[in-house]
Amino acid sequence: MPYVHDTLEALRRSSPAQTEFYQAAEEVLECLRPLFERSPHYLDHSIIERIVEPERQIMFRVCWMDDTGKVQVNKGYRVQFNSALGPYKGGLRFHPSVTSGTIKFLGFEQIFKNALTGLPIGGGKGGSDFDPKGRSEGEIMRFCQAFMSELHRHIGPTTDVPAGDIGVGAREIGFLYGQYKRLTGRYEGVLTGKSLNWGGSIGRKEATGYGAVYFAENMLEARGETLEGKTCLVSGAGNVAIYTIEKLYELGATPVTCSDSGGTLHDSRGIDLDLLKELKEVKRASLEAYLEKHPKACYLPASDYPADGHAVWRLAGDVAFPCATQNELTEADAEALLNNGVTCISEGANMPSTATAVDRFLAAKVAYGPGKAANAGGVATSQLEMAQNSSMQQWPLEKVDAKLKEVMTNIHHQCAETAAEFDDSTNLVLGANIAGFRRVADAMIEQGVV
Ligand SMILES: NC(=O)C1=CN([C@@H]2O[C@H](COP(=O)(O)OP(=O)(O)OC[C@H]3O[C@@H](n4cnc5c(N)ncnc54)[C@H](O)[C@@H]3O)[C@@H](O)[C@H]2O)C=CC1
Ligand SMILES: O=C(O)CCC(=O)C(=O)O
Repeated sequence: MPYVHDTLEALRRSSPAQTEFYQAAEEVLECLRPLFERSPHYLDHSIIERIVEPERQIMFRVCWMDDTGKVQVNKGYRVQFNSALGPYKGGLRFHPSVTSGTIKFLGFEQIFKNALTGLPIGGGKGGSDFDPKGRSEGEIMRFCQAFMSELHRHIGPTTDVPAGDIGVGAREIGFLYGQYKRLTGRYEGVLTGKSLNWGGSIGRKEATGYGAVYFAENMLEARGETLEGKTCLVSGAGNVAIYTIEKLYELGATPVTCSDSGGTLHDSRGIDLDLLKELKEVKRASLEAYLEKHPKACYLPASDYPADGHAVWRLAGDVAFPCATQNELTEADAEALLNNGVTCISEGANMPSTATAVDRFLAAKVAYGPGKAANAGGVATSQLEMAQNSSMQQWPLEKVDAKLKEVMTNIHHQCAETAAEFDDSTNLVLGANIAGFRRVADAMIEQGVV
């Protein structure tokens, strides 16, 4: 089928240098080949050409003053990718590596992820190349206010509802919300991931990590196994990694690693979760400080990582949870994981495995849960936050957690069923992409050419 090649070529011409976006698009388009053979009407409606093109992309200048009185300038982005299923929904990332291509790949993944949740949310993403590292609280607040000064005119509780991602947690959501309220005079559910005492949902902070663990549980259960007693490798030390680790302990597993941009920590007795939370959620310190309390743990600085990958994936374990960032797990890492006995990988991060690493996992037929399925618990719980905001309610933890579990089980079920329907029953990448695409594409056809 020439359309995959042609579409990717057209993307490369029209959107130069967006390599992460091409990677995400290629994976989806390749997976859709068998669907189009059975259901060519999707091609007749030009769904492919339409779905790879964002409905709207907003790029703006963000000027703010640092603590020395110097004016700083950053780039701001919001990609409103697809609204066939509901208002645009997706996080904001503040990290110096952010480009328009990064936001586009994240927004594209978000379309299919949000569709898999079964909830009424479209796909979007935003962010900035602002680097929060080393910035004072006042600088972070002024940056957030400047960012929202432009963004506020493009978002709203029934149009586009941003949330957090890398570098954007409850503190930043608070500053962004305050500025939105000041500019619009409205107190409404325009952001999710808010603090619990002014509109946030209980369980949202934990949801992405917990969801990735529930997804692993589902994959293991399908193979007659559980997480109990398993040694787990986790990367990252932020929101997703911390609550992955918390849920692993609750289910009787032992998470022995975590990592940040400075290096990898390995504690064979199990990561001290209270200390990790204190270091990362309170002090915002480097992981290296963990050694002050646990001198027997090992810390490997990033400068000593293998040239072809990441130290965290070279350790022995049973289950792996990449929870840091895109392309953090290479083909050589995948090979090392498989050689070291890992039989299950559940992605808390977005697109953490390179395309060739994914090929390795699929060829080995291990339980592999791609990010757009395994980390959908965060956005699903954001939608629960929207539902609570619009009905002026706050649900108890039991209700939110039960719904999160149900969503994750349904996503696993859809991915596995769709993979089996297309005669590749262990391939949850195929299942996730086809199941997510079908829901969006059917809605687009029903809504006409818009
Ligand atoms: N926060 C959420 O609800 C959701 C997050 N995700 C994804 O999970 C991943 C982690 O996000 P959060 O935990 O929210 O962010 P965070 O900002 O709380 O933590 C990110 C972690 O990854 C590390 N990291 C980031 N960039 C890195 C790099 N270039 N090299 C090495 N380490 C790096 C940071 O040091 C930090 O430990 C991202 O891929 C994000 O898109 C996916 C779904 C929802
Ligand atoms: O909670 C949300 O709206 C978005 C979460 C997110 O950015 C993601 O799923 O990657």
